[in-house]
Amino acid sequence: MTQYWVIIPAAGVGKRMQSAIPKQYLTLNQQTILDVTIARFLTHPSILGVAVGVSCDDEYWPLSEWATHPQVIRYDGGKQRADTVLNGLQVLQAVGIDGHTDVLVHDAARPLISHSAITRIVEHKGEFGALLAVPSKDTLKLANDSSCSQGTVDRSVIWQAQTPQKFPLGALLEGLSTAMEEGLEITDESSAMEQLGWQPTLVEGESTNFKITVPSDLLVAEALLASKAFKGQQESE
Ligand SMILES: Nc1ccn([C@@H]2O[C@H](COP(=O)(O)OP(=O)(O)OP(=O)(O)O)[C@@H](O)[C@H]2O)c(=O)n1
Ligand SMILES: C[C@](O)(CO)[C@H](O)COP(=O)(O)O
Repeated sequence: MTQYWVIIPAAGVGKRMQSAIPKQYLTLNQQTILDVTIARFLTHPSILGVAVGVSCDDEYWPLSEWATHPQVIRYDGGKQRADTVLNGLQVLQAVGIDGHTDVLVHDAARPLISHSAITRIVEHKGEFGALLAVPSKDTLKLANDSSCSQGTVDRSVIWQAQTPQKFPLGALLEGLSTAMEEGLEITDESSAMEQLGWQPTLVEGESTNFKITVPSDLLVAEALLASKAFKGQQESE
């Protein structure tokens, strides 16, 4: 069975969460969001290890239950998420991962990823990479600067990108480096690869794989983890 390394960008400050500490260190059922995310991957049979990018002055990481685990590499993140991902790619290259080897990138702030979704992305075979994504369920509006609707977007062609996103290590290094050198604002790996003309496959994600971004997201995540139905679904995987 092919096994994969996962880069987990966890060097953000969580401004939108408005919390006293970086949101990846807030707790869900007595575990930090970051530790929950790492556990989801290291308990999946297709995952070889994780490289966790944290802020260079992060004082919380040493308290992680994974801080000394042999399958976990801690490295310094960067100013933007793309910098943190790029640093992680360079770390994996430095430890000998071949440039043709696919790697996954998954936000630390998406702790409720299911094993079945991880399986879908690792089992996807295609030459242009892949990412989890969900088709828009709502009607979408174009807004002007005064938050007034300027029209409605055809939602049949709109998908919301999630993570993991999967690309060959060398190609992703090239895509991210090129896009950043050109000053493009890169908010996910697939947007960098699209600049190289890649057309990554959108693999079915799940609404429970949402990114914990604002305070209400934490309430939803806690409610899901407390629900027997969700727990049963995760344990039955
Ligand atoms: N310089 C950065 C910025 C973000 N991230 C990570 O990228 C993921 C998604 O980013 P986001 O949800 O935007 O996290 P923050 O940047 O922390 O949030 P905010 O934009 O509200 O500050 C998070 O796991 C975050 O820790 C990172 O590794 N390095
Ligand atoms: C990578 C991502 O989660 C895909 O939707 C998203 O782009 C991250 O954006 P953020 O502003 O860094 O949270």
